[in-house]
Formats: sequence, C-alpha cells, structure tokens
Amino acid sequence: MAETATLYDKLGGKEAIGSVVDVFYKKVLADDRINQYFKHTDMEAQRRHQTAFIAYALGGPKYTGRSMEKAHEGMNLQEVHWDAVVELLVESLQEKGVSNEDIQVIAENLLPLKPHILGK
Ligand code: HEM
Repeated sequence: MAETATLYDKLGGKEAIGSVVDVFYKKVLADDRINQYFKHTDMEAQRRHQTAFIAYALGGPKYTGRSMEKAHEGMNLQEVHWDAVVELLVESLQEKGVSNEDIQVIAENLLPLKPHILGK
C-alpha cells in the first residue's frame, strides 16, 4: 500500500480530493446509467460517498465506515454500474491533471473492491 499512500500525498491530500470529488459528483448525477441510485440519497451522504470513494482510490487515510458489502447491500449493482463509476472517476482525474500512469495505479487499487460491491 506504500505506493497508494504516496499517490494520495502526491496528488495533494485532502484538498485535492475535494476538488476531484466535485467533478466526479457532477458526472455521477448526470449519468443515466447510475444516477438513479442516488435519487433518494441526501447531499451529505452523497458527498461522503464520493469522498470515501476517491480516498479509497488514492489509498488515503483508512476509511472507518460501513463495509463495502453493507454500504451497497440490496442495490444489486452490476458490471455496467461498476464500469460507469470507474469511467467517471478516470475522466475526473484526467480533468484534474493526474497522469495516466497514476490513474492506472488508482484503477488497479480499486479492482479488489469489485466483488464486495457488486450484487451476486
Ligand atoms: C470502488 C467503488 C466504490 C466505492 C469505493 C464506494 C464507496 C462507498 C462508500 C464508502 C459508501 C458508504 C457511505 C456511507 O456510509 O457514508 C457507499 C455507499 C453508496 N454507494 Fe458506493 N462505492 C463504490 C461503488 C459504487 C457504485 C458502482 C454505485 C452505484 C452506481 C454506488 C452507489 C452507492 C450508493 C447509492 C450508496 C449509498 C449512499 C447513501 O445513501 O448513503 N457505489 N459507497
């Protein structure tokens, strides 16, 4: 995990995350593949979700909330939703000037979460 912790710092820590979150969040809400999942979610929870998501991706400070299984329980999320979220994250990072090399590492770090988040 040393590599990802470095990425979190390299990209500017908490503040940098905040600005990626804003871009990512707008994209999520504008995307018909996934925005229905956030229809009944309050703003606070949404922002928490996006921040936790980005922090996870960058290997930031340990997340202490609900497990990924619990957080996404009953949503029956599928491959298409996963792909959409990763795609929007990649776009957001690109727009914020993160290098493709770093984005590649971020995407690889997220992969182990996939079986825990998708409904089977
Ligand atoms: C790497 C992928 C993902 C990560 C790291 C992640 C992270 C999280 C976290 C940490 C929470 C809990 C927030 C909290 O309890 O405060 C959460 C909840 C949630 N996630 Fe994800 N998520 C991922 C993928 C997805 C996908 C693909 C979708 C659907 C398109 C999704 C939709 C949601 C929704 C709707 C909630 C509930 C928000 C609420 O009302 O509290 N997530 N996610």
